[in-house]
Amino acid sequence: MASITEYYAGKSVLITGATGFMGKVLVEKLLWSCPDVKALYILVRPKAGQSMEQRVSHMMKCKLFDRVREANPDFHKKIIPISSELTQPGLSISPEDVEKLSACINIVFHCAATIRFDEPLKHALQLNVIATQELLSLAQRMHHLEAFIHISTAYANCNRKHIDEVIYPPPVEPKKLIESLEWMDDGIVQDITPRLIGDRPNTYTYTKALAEYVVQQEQDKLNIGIIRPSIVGASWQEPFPGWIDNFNGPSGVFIAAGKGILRTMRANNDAVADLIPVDVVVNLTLAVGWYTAVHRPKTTLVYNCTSGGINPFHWGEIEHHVISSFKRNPLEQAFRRPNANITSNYLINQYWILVSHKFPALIYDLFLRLCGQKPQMMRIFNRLHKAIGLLEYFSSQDWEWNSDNISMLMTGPAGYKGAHYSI
Ligand SMILES: CCCCCCCCCCCCCCCCCC(=O)SCCNC(=O)CCNC(=O)[C@H](O)C(C)(C)COP(=O)(O)OP(=O)(O)OC[C@H]1O[C@@H](n2cnc3c(N)ncnc32)[C@H](O)[C@@H]1OP(=O)(O)O
Ligand SMILES: NC(=O)C1=CN([C@@H]2O[C@H](COP(=O)(O)OP(=O)(O)OC[C@H]3O[C@@H](n4cnc5c(N)ncnc54)[C@H](OP(=O)(O)O)[C@@H]3O)[C@@H](O)[C@H]2O)C=CC1
Repeated sequence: MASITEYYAGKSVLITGATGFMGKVLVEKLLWSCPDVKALYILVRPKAGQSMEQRVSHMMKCKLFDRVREANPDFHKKIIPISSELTQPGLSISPEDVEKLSACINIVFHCAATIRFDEPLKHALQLNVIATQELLSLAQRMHHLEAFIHISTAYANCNRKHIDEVIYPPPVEPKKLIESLEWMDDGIVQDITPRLIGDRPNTYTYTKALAEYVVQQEQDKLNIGIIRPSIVGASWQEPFPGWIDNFNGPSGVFIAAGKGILRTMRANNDAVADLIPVDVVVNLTLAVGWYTAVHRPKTTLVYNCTSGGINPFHWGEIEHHVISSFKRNPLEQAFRRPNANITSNYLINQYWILVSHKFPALIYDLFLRLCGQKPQMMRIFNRLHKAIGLLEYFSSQDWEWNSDNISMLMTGPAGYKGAHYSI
């Protein structure tokens, strides 16, 4: 049986979301560990005044690609950008590109999504569900497709306490929801969103749950694997320890604490902080691609890519490590000396927000005004409070994820022993 590296040799891979946090690490790891991969087709849109080509060339200059660049200065030749705006009909891929992709792609990794917790429902639905449907239709036109790997989230079913590696019935039939929202204006959709999402905390988890169902519907036609990472953080080992390029999830909170801005946050000290390094998720993704293509499981397998069941770490411990490491390695231009506490008590948290956030911000802004400068601290705190308000749901409770399929992959007859792809 082909090893993972052998499997990818000569294959053409399609990746969505390759310019994102996880997508970039996936591209790098494929190029590094599977140097004989034939080509990586990446769907990219122009953004922020940069053309698709400019964005890709900028991305390849990133430090993340240093080891690949050193091993093969021509590595960029394997990356083939395809212009695509996923929210447009047909993913706005040109007919020539559709033909090209249909003729050559062997494996699809679908990473693109909106991960914003406050995304309006229509947009979250458009990107996370409708674009996924469109990509599945495109995949069905691919003559040599061996596997379609969808990246979901461990929190797609966060309205449950125990989460198995199965696709749960969707909160609503996606097709019906898409049809109903089509004629509603944004104001009406905003009004009914809380009713629709029900016991889920945001449109992100809601639409990711719908997307899983949409993907599963195609299991008779495609060879599918679904990966559900928990809270994806900085790299553990590869391409070097600690790589991260965003403030999503807890990383923004850590930086705010390191800068001495964040002093208090509501979280449960004893709840498991289910963090998972991005390189572990990417290793699993490549292993699942290989397993799905080579073993062709009869039904869609779901992989809960979580750490809490194996190596639990708690928010209380995180607080200790974050603060002590910023004390040892202080950040430049900190507002105050780092010292943050987490509490599960709402009133205590409100008290400290007043005393340690709002009051110092007020004084500092007054000082700025007196110096003839624009006040800014209160604005920063308001944004921080909005962000942590959206995160508290996840730091205040525990979930239990079953991870039998991951164990099967690592130790079962598949013989995946993790060499070069530690998970
Ligand atoms: C020592 C104490 C230790 C305590 C530990 C406790 C930590 C608990 C954390 C729990 C995390 C749980 C995450 C759950 C993950 C689910 C995983 C996933 O599936 S999917 C992945 C999970 N998905 C996500 O994590 C998405 C979450 N993020 C969002 O939905 C949006 O960014 C937003 C609504 C928070 C702000 O929107 P909006 O106002 O339109 O503006 P922008 O977006 O443009 O950002 C504005 C400013 O805010 C900044 N900033 C951003 N994020 C954070 C942050 N986390 N924090 C702080 N700051 C943050 C940002 O840098 C920027 O600053 P600046 O550059 O202007 O100075
Ligand atoms: N980060 C995390 O903690 C977790 C993430 N996940 C899942 O992992 C996947 C990747 O997440 P992550 O890398 O963190 O997210 P990022 O936000 O970093 O990346 C999202 C990617 O999707 C692309 N994208 C977004 N909108 C469009 C669009 N309209 N057209 C074309 N491309 C678009 C982005 O492209 P562009 O650069 O052009 O914006 C980017 O490449 C997602 O499916 C997410 O749900 C799951 C669990 C946790």
